[in-house]
Amino acid sequence: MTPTAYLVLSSVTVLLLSYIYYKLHPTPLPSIPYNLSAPRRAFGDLRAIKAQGRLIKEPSAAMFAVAKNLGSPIAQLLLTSFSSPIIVIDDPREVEDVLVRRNREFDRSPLTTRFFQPMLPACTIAQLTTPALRAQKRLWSDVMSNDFLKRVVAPNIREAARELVELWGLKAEQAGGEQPFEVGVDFEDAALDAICVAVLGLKMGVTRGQIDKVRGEMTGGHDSEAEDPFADTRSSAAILRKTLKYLNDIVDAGFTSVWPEFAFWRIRMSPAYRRFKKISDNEMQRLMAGACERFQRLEALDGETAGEELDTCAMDLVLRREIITARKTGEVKSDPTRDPAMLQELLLFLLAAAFPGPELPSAADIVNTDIPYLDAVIEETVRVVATAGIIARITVVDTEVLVAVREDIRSATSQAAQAKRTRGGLDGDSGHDLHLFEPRRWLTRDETQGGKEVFDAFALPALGFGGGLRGCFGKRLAMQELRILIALLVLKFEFLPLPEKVASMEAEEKLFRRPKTCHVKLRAL
Ligand code: HEM
Repeated sequence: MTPTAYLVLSSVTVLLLSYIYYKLHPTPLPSIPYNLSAPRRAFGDLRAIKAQGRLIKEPSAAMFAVAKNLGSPIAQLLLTSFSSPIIVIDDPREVEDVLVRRNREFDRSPLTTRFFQPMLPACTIAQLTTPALRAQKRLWSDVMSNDFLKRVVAPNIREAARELVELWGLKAEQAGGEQPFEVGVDFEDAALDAICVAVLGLKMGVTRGQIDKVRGEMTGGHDSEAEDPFADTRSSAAILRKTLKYLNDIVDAGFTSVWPEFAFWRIRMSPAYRRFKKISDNEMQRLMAGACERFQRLEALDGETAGEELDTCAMDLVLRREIITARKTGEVKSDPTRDPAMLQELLLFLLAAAFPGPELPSAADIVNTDIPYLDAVIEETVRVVATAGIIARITVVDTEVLVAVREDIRSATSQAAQAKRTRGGLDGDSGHDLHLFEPRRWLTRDETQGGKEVFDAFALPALGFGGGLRGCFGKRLAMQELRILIALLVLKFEFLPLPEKVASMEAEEKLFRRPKTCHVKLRAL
């Protein structure tokens, strides 16, 4: 290389590196508060957010900490000049307004879609809103209809909950009512059992397997050689669990790495992931094939009758709709498990008012009986646990969000929504001590019904399931599942105070925020 060529190459390299270094310093947007020292650092707030996220195991809390440190309900997170600006809004009223009433201005954000793209690029949550996405949502819409949820899904959830009661009964007996035991996995198993029957018509038998195991341990007679009727479906369950593990790893990499795309790429390229992806794809195909076969058998039985009556799982509905469409178109401090007054009030309401008699209530009893306090417990649970640490949106047009202390400065839609909250919303009684678990904030007296206590779904902005066009698709199902599980568990067990070391409400965040520890100490009733 000639000296001149060497000089030119060195100069270009230095210029390029200087340009990249310069662009690693973020440029703030005007008029939105930010950490004043961030623009002076390469990667701005990024490294501090990632480090804090790793430390507290709650990456989204680390993002909100920037706003909290500034004492502002809105703040910009400054990363680099290569990345789009990120603005955090810590104001439930405006967040609700953006999610529910401003769907034309905002869409699902790549901040969260990218977590699902490596594993599930074609699923709803991984996509921006397009005509194809709308059609995909329409295809699945019947699955969340009230009729289907009550007629088909509720009995399946109730059966899964009944098995969970059986399992906990055995575990409580094993623990002699003295020792707390871990139940986080039991909830997952029960949910898996319920959802698999409801969606695929497939009995997984995961909780049944645990019951057999505990019973075997208690009698010393567990026969590992005995034929396991659920062996096949349990391997499906294992694959589903491993899929969730990979999704969690991807989210973890996205939250903790300063260059998430590279971290995702490394996971995608690893031989272990590629091997597993093949297994998981094959398994999904196998399950879908089974569901289609079932549906065809039902169709054959159907004859001249209305097909919907025969639908016994979500796939039947989806497949039926597909056919019809084709034909037509060619910071939580309190701990509810330590509050005896609350637990006993719930128990009393359930026992005395709703489900008299010694038998467990049927699914229909549970979903059809009006129990305002149970509704309030469920709503408050969803609010306090905040399963999703952040709800992310991207702007699709130039717009403004008016986060303000003065009412008249807020957007017209936000003001109108507040005017409808006759009890003052966040500024009224329901908005006190929001760090506490207090179901009564969702209850009010209805004077038109002689002062009867009723559930007020609009007491506060409810953001646990996001909202609007891109809000949670499974909300109704999840609420029904919570209702049935809470009702049966509270009816069958007394929840005793937990020892200090396992009585924590701390959470860690991966795909979902989940408790760091999930123990119960029970006495069977
Ligand atoms: C307690 C249980 C659940 C909670 C707290 C929850 C919460 C959420 C949240 C916060 C979102 C993002 C919403 C947004 O961006 O506005 C979401 C999206 C979604 N959820 Fe759930 N969810 C739950 C259960 C379920 C279940 C059982 C299903 C399916 C049967 C489901 C299916 C979905 C889907 C498909 C989306 C994406 C919707 C879209 O992108 O348009 N969820 N969920």
